Amino acid sequence: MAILDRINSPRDLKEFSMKELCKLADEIRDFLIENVSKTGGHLASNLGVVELTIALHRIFNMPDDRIIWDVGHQCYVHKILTGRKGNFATLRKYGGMSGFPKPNESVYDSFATGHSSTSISVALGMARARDIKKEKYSVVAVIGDGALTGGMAFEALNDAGNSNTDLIVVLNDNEMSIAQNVGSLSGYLSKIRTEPVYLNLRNDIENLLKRIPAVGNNLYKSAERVKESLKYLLVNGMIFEELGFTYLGPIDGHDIGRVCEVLVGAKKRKGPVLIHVVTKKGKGYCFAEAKPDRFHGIDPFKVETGESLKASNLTYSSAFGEEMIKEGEKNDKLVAITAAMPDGTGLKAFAERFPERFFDVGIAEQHGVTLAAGLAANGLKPVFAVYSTFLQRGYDQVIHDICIGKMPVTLAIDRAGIVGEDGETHQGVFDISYLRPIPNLTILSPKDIKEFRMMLEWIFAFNGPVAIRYPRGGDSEVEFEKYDEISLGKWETLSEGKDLAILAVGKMVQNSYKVVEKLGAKGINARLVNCRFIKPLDTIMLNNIFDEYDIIFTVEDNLVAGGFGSSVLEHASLKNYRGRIVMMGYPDEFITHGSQKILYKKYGLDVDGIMNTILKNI
Ligand SMILES: Cc1ncc(C[n+]2csc(CCOP(=O)(O)OP(=O)(O)O)c2C)c(N)n1
Ligand SMILES: CC(=O)[C@@H](O)[C@H](O)COP(=O)(O)O
Ligand SMILES: [Mg+2]
Repeated sequence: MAILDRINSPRDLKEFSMKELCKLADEIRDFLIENVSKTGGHLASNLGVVELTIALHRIFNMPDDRIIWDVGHQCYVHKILTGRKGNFATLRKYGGMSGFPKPNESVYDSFATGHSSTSISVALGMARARDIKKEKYSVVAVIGDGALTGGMAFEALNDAGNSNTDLIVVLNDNEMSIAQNVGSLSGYLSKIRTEPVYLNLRNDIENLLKRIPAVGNNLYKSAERVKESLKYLLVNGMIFEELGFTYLGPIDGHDIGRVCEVLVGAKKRKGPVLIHVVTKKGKGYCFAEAKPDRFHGIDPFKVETGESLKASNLTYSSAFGEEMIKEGEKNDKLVAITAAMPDGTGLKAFAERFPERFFDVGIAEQHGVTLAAGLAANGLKPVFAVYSTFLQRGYDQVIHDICIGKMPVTLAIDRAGIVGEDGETHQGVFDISYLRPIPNLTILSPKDIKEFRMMLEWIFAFNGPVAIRYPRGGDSEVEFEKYDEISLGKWETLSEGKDLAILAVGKMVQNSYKVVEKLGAKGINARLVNCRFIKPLDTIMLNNIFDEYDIIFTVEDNLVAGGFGSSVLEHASLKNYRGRIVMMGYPDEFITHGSQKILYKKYGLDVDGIMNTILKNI
């Protein structure tokens, strides 16, 4: 019988020999490859933490002890070991198992994650609560070297290191973020990896120093000084030591026995401890080892060849990358920024073509925004390509550093709207609501990729803060007949009709276009407006629409609260509009995981849903 099938609870791991645990690691890898090849998901990171996760569950007693997975995309092995092996066929599917830790899914998921660099703050909070309540359990944060580039992680290290709180941080160092990891800390880690001074030596030194008799104040002080100097010379991870952590490592994260040994030692130590574990992203699957970035988050694929089973179509991200290169050739002031997403945002080719004009700042969206402001302040034309959900991290910076000073920064907001399988932590459904109130900011959204390219060209010539939001993936099969020239604050009427008006934004214009055809077949004539500028509104056209129609529908891939429809309502109130405005968008709830198609349907934003809402209301 497979060892994997003999595990009913993570506590069962304590019964197995090291040899059996190694066999278990192999079985888990086969299981992961087999299952993720069918469902898609975050494969490479999980293959890298198989032994580490087994060791954590062998040494700690969950759910009493707490493990917080930073980002959480590497929690699949943890899910397998905590009774959810049978749910993998439903991974990331609507109604199925989430790809991230979810306390409402299992008591073994101590905290929900999804965005990077939060784990040390959470762990410190939990540890402080434990101490105040005089409870006894261990708290462990598992954070990757990529996640460690995020400002929050530094803030938490700074606080935890000074706190004397018992807390373990496991730094999983695989030299990779999604792409190659960046920054000077990453360089420092790689130096430790390549010039390691082993843990045993550290213990020997500590033991030796303890034996120096503490007679007299002066001798004690000298001993302390010697100790500090020796530490500088001989102990790895001095940065962490200086921050107040006991640093243990680097250790081979694929050696279960060794990891267990160090975890046991860490558990006994007082105060904050950081264990530096070195792993290989994609370990055990040759294609993922060779291209860990491609297998970071992967669509279903063929196990034998590693080839993707999804047809590749033109995406907004790839069109963005193409337009950036075209503009980069013409304008040497154009610079591009990413926060650790060169591939996802389509900027990889730009980075290769113009390395001196490309900045990967690590998982540091706040810094990315303000870096862009600085570049703009000194005469460059920065474009920060960032997912809608991650721009939430840089909100204050958009207001404070870009918009107050009217810096000509472009926020290229990818993955706006429903992203699908990543679920509630990643849906890009807030950006219209959080950006719309900011003075001086112009916000656009294209009806399709062709218009997206036109808008980018317009933006490249525009001098001011601008945000353009566009969805994950590509277009549906809608062929528009017209593309008016882009002009600041001007909307585009795509069909004329006297019975009702539909004001649609972004990709929702495509669904609305099909709705207009269907309504026409029923003898209902609708005017469809492509509201290209979310801000400023085309108030001239909107005032006309108020004059001509008794009922107006707004459609957007964003929350209703504070969204585009709300801005139409605000203007209607100003103009004392007497008709009805029906808003379509997402309700006041977090949107779960599932395919974009299913979620559009669920929230009435697919063609049938929009059609039904209109028919119900006229
Ligand atoms: C705030 C934020 N920005 C960007 C991301 C996208 N993202 C998810 S995982 C990841 C890389 C994480 O690297 P690391 O922590 O080293 O984990 P690994 O996959 O290497 O195990 C990035 C950039 C995110 N989840 N959160
Ligand atoms: C875990 C995480 O935050 C990223 O890996 C994210 O899942 C990437 O999303 P895309 O697949 O849309 O690039
Ligand atoms: Mg990493």
